[in-house]
Amino acid sequence: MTATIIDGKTIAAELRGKVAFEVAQLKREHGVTPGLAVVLVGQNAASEVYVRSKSKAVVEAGMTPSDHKLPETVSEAELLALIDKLNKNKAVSGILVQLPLPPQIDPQKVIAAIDPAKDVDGFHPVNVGRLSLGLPALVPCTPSGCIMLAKMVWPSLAGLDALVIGRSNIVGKPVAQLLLAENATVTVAHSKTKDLPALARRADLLIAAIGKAELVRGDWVKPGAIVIDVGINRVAGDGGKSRIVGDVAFDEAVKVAGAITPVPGGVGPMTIACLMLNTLRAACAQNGVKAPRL
Ligand SMILES: Nc1nc(=O)c2c([nH]1)NC[C@@H]1CN(c3ccc(C(=O)N[C@@H](CCC(=O)O)C(=O)O)cc3)C=[N+]21
Repeated sequence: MTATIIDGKTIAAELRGKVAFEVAQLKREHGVTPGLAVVLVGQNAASEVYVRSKSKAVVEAGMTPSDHKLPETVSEAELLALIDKLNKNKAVSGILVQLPLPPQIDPQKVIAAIDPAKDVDGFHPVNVGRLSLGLPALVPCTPSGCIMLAKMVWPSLAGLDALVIGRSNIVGKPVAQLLLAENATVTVAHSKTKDLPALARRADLLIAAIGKAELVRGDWVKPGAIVIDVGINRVAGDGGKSRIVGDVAFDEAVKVAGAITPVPGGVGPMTIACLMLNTLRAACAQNGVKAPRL
């Protein structure tokens, strides 16, 4: 038996299509066009690729992009001044400051400066707190995408033994909160966890978000489990070219799992689609419009 491959690319395209439909309606009925501001500090080839694909998705969804490129040497004060301007700009529904930031800038200070209502990354302490309290919040995009992909193959996660490998503020912790909200039984593993392979073999749902290329081997996977691979690791490929692999050894895991996401074409595209959804939701909330159920 070989696993169902969860096609994140197609599922993300469908979600972006639904967002575009709702954006058109929001414009028609309320005269509101959502806008997303993306702030990129410095020149990082990978970050520039992400920022470009975000802007493209924003335009395709009928929303207004505004890209802000700041030099690597920009001061924290200058970045905070830009955020203040974006917070006050009514045409800007969502603000995303691309991470990581250069060392002279404290990312927590920057995140805390974003208006929580415009925090489409869901990284502001207000949104983090609201998520953990089970209150409506802007939820981080990659974690939302993981849950949506898992539910495509297993609509109720209630009672599943879920293992999250990785405890970052960006993925591990928020995805654990979302899994709890889905009534899964959640374990969060990390670099100090004892006997990770044995723990992994007990998981009905395994979410790998540690950023270590192909750490999760085929024999770590419980037969029939759902495997969601958040990793994006660039490794040396054939002929001196680099290629992208996940945190899961796909070729091994696909033989054991019930369903698995590929890299690329899994969680990554869902991250962008969920960012579009968050921007739409933020625009609705800022304009007193009931957000669509998507
Ligand atoms: N404030 C902030 N928010 C973020 O959400 C954020 C960030 N900073 N910093 C960088 C990471 C990375 N990230 C990705 C988004 C989409 C893909 C994506 O679409 N990947 C495709 C293509 C991969 C490729 O070919 O490069 C895929 O997996 O199929 C990947 C990675 C968002 N991030």
